[in-house]
Order: sequence, then structure tokens, then C-alpha cells
Amino acid sequence: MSAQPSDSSPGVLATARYGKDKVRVFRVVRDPASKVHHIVEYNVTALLEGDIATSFTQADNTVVVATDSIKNITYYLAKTSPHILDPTRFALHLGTHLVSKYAHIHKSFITVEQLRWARIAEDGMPAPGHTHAFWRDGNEKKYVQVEIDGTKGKEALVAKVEGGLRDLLVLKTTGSAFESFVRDEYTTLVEVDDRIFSTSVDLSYTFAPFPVRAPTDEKKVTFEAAAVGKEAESGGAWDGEKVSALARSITLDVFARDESASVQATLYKMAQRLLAESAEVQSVRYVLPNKHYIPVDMKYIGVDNTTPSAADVFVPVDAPSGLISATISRGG
Ligand SMILES: O=c1[nH]c(=O)c2[nH]c(=O)[nH]c2[nH]1
Repeated sequence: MSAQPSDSSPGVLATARYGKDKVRVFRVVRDPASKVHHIVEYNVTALLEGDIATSFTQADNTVVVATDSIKNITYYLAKTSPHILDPTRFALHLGTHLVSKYAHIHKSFITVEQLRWARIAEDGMPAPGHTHAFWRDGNEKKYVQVEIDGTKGKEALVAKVEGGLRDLLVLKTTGSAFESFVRDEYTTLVEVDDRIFSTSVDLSYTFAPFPVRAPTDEKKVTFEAAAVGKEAESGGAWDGEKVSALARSITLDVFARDESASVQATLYKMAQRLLAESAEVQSVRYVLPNKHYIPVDMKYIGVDNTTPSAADVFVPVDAPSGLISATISRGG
């Protein structure tokens, strides 16, 4: 942050970033030949850093690209970008557009959160299903976070990409235990070799930074797909959509199959599998609430519902929940 005027202010501007949050975008892409429509729904956040200190310290709006303009650029690219159906490439396109267009803007931070829409498939309908009718098949959100760093010059942009998903709600009715934990004067929890395990998965994973080319045309719409991943000096070629699908399926598969000793141990296995199966992923972070389901005690009416093998009526407990998180980074 640039130096500030020596006035009587007791503080200095240490960091500053601004932009538009929750830009809601729905886009339909119609294929005239097949008559198949493709859709995406995004919540976009686009934030900027650069030589903007005086807008905070001296009420100098001449350095401010209005957040309203940032919103308009987001919609302009939703209309014109050839990458709109791919959230990673769209985020890279928007981020490079902003940094390359404004000389005094040196970094952009783009988050594209994608809401689910699945094609309706009626009985006997050929794949991929209905051409233009969709349904919301879950509240889970996929997201990508992109940082475009132009501090080494507009011809030497560097992209940092993080992908992830949140609110993937899962539950299993067996294959989960929790035993041998610390027992002391505060312990009331009983050890169980069989319990319900439910969590709302929050997952993120990072890629190695890679160089990315800014759009070269005046309107900044010719951002090239080839500049994504393929030209990465470290990290190699990767496809954000493929990694995202793999991360989701590994999460579900490990959750379902693991004979879980704890949320912690299952989390670790999920992360190791993603690192093993996706060479381009550098680190994996899970945040897993342990959503408790407590067997209802029916001893007062002489019914056993608390020994694990007899427990089949539970109270789903919203709060409090456990909260287990870890980041597992590629070693070596
Ligand atoms: O998988 C678990 N991990 C914990 O740390 C914990 N603590 C707790 O009370 N129940 C559980 N379950």
C-alpha cells in the first residue's frame, strides 16, 4: 500500500480491496444444430487491488472503477466470453480482463460459485435428456476462486486457482465408530462401534500458480482457452471441470466406503485420494461439521433404543455440531 499523507490519523491503510459481490448471472447457450440448450447459474464476486489507496485516504474517486462498472463487465463477459460454460475459464477471463484493461489495477480476485441445474430426463429419453428443461438437483455449490496477479507487468500475469465445493450434505447409517478417545472427569460421551455419520462437506483444493495471457483485443473477449493450465510452467495441463468432478466423486466414494474411525480419519483418506488421483492438485482442505444424530432414550417406557444395534430412532441435532478441518499438502 502506498505511503499516506502525514496528517493526524492514528492509523495507516494496510490493505485495501474492493469490488462487487453476489453478481447473479444466468446464461443460456443455444446450439442451433442440435436444438440443445446449455445453462449455467453463477454467483460472481469480482474484487480489485491496485493503486487505489487515495480513494480511501483522500476521498479521491478518480482511481475508482465503480463497482457498478465491475458488475457491467461481468455481464458483458457473460454475454461474449466463449468460456461462459466453464467456471474456471470464465473466472480467468474476467480476472485477466479487469487487470489488463485498467493500468492502475494490479490484481483481481474472482469467485464464481455455480448453482446446480440438471437436465430433466423422462423415461426413454435419449441422453443427455431434455433439450431445454432442467431441475435443481441439490443445494450443493461448486466454486472456483481465481487470483490474477499483474504486479510483474501486464505481459506477465500469473494466475492462482483454487477449486472447491460446499454444502454437499451426506449421511451414512453404519460404517462409522468413535472409540478410545480421551476419558476424564468431563467425559459423558459413550464409545460406539456403530453410529450415524453425517456431514456437510466443504472442500477446497489448490493448483500451482501458472502464467496466463491477457486478452489482446480492445474489447478483451479473445482470452484463449489454451492459456488455461496447458501453458502452466508448473502444474501442467489440467481441466478445472474434470478435477471438480473427480473431487466430488472421490469425496462421496470415500465417505460411503470407509469404515470410519472418526471424522478426522475419514477426512484424511478423502484428501489423500484426491492428491493420489489428481497430479495437478497441490493441497486439499476439508471442513467437515459432525452433524450429530442422537438415539432417543426410551428407557422410561422400557424400550431399548440406545444400544447401537437397537438404535433406530434419532434426534437430528442442528447445534452444537463438531467441526473438523485439515489441509493436506503434497509432500516432497
Ligand atoms: O469423529 C468424531 N471426532 C471427534 O473429534 C468427536 N468428538 C465427539 O464428541 N464425537 C466425535 N466424533
